[in-house]
Amino acid sequence: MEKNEGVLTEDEISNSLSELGNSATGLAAYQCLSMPGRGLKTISVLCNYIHLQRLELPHNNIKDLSCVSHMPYLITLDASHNQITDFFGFQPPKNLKEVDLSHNQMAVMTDLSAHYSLRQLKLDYNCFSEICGLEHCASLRHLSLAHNKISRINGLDNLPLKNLCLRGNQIERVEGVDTLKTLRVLDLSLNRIGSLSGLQELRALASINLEGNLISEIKEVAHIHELFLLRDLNLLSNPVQEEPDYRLAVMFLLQHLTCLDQEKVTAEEKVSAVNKYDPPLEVMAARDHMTHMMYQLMQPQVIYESTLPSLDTPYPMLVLTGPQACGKRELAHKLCQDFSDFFAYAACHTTRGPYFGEEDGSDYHFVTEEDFQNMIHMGGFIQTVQYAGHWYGLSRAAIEEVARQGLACCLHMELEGVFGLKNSYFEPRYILLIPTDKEWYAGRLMARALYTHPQIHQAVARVDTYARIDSERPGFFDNVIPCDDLVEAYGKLRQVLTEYLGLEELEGSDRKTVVTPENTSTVLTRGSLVDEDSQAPPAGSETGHVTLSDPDMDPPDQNRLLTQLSPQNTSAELASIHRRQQRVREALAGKSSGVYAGLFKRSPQTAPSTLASQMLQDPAFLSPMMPSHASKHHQSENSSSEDSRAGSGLSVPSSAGAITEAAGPAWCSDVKHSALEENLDTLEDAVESGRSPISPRPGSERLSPAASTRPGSNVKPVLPPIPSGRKTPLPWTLRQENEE
Ligand SMILES: Nc1ncnc2c1ncn2[C@@H]1O[C@H](COP(=O)(O)OP(=O)(O)OP(=O)(O)O)[C@@H](O)[C@H]1O
Repeated sequence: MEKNEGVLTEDEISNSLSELGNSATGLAAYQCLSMPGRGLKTISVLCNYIHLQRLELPHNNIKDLSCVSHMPYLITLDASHNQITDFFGFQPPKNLKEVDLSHNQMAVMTDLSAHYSLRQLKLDYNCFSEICGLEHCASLRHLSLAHNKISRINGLDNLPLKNLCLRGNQIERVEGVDTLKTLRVLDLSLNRIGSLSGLQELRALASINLEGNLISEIKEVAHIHELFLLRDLNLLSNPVQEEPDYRLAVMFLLQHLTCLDQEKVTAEEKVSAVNKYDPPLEVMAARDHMTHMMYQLMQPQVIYESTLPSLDTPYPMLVLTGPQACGKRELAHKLCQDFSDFFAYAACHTTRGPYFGEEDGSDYHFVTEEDFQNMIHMGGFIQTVQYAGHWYGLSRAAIEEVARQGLACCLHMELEGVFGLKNSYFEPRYILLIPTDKEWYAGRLMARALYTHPQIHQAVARVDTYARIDSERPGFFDNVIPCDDLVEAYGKLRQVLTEYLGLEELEGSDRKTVVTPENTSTVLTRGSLVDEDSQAPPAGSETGHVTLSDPDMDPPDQNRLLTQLSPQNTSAELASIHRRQQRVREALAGKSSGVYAGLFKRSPQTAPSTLASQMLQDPAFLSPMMPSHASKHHQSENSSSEDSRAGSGLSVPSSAGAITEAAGPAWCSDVKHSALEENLDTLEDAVESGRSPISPRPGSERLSPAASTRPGSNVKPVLPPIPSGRKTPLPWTLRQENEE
């Protein structure tokens, strides 16, 4: 019969009841009625079913829900997919917790303050244009108003919501949500939102869906940067997806994300993001290193003075590091002046212009940006950094220039440079000069009148970075010296250097000495170094006196040393040696361009080690080297390593440092006659046959790296004494020889 169509009957109900149990009144009763998709229109018969706790009537044609007023124990109501127009058209069951009225035809929300138990409310696919009436729903946790006509978010203040869905509305701005302190999941997808501003206060948010909005700039993500609990973000179908490196950029800004745009964030992606946008110093240095290695490899290969392979004695370098303007440059210059027999200053290249008083080639090589880039492409740099908007770089040429003089490099650089050098084949000593008094340091920077306030602020902040690296990585710096007082700092520096060079043992020796620092003494004032000849040596520097042997050494002393160091040769051998030494000196003095000159301008075919060994036999050359004979380090070496040096060091390709090792004190004192002879033969053969004297002899062995490690370290070789044979004897010895 047509008149009953869509009218719910008791028979139908009895077939659909379930969950028999005790009702609130103590009677046994069915608690659940589920009748989805039955074409129901009229359900007034349900007024008699007062014990129902769950009523499910989705996908019907119901317009009137007033029967619910008779169900005081109702907890869950599902009347979705019906034709309801009246919003909550029933008296509130006091325990009603979950209501689904999605897919109906309601347009206006009314006051729900009587529904204080309501926890979950689904009102999707209706016609609401405004959110209201929820102010007193103090239990509401889940609210869904997807696919309505809402254009503004309001009426939600202070609700204890955990989950809010406003998908598919017409919302243009995120607003009215800042009081939702407990909100964990927010769905604002398919709206017209162009900015994430307004979300920054939602600290409990774990998931945000903004798919299909109008967010176009990555910087918008910064608004949610501090939502530390955020794990899931969906920005699919937003214009921002077109931004280059969008995904990495978002991951970098939101490092706690585990899911972006419905895709899991991998650990590799996170690392790439950090490496791209805030690379750690190691990563920057590694990239820099790779660049320079690549460009260097593209150039014709050259064997460098400083880099000839030697496992045990890398080319000696001293790096003073520390924050900008902490005094390291002045100290480096001063050191090179006072230890001029050992060190020379290696000037880096920079694209910044010279400050007043700075000279090209002395403090820096000042070059244009274009020249600097060209040098990079020509493989000219060991490392480069950008600092304060300018490029700085240590060139191979700068090191080579010093190495050719037979000296060690002394240079200064920022932390980034240290990381860079640590990737290279050099193994410098790193001395950190660190201001401990930040106020003084800031004052020093200000006094220079060269830096802006932000630059000063940055430089002062870097003091902490240096301190952190030092504490986090023991051994990263070989020494740390406070530099608030440059006088004291220099004293300590000298002391350290003296120890490195093994010079301290000559203190108090009976040998006549020249104490270089006194002769070129400098008065150091806090913050500056001022040359003042004939002044007393700097305070605190007493222990650091450099004791060099005197070219005017008494003949008996010289004879004693000669006897100690020279094998007993026949008169013919001595004459031959003498002739060759003479030719070496002439080459050194630029008087002849014979084969020896070629040796000094080391070509890939030649090595100075053999030559240096020859010169060892000449007292004139030996004299300036004598201080290093007292090297503590060498004395502590065991005899087997010394033997191995004598037997092999001279014929193995070696760096300038290796020459020094060969010429070093332990070697000198214990050297075997045969080793020297063999070495001389090597040179002679090479000269006569045109064969390279660096070709290893059969059976020769490389030195064990362990042989030259310093006490307390089994990784880094001692800063080798610097070969003085090729530099210092010239003025005195050559003059004397020539006069003869
Ligand atoms: N090749 C390099 N690698 C890394 N850092 C470098 C390099 N060359 C120079 N630096 C450092 O760059 C910083 C800026 O140098 P700059 O000379 O412009 O400033 P400054 O105020 O004169 O500093 P300082 O007195 O310490 O040299 C300094 O700390 C300097 O040591």
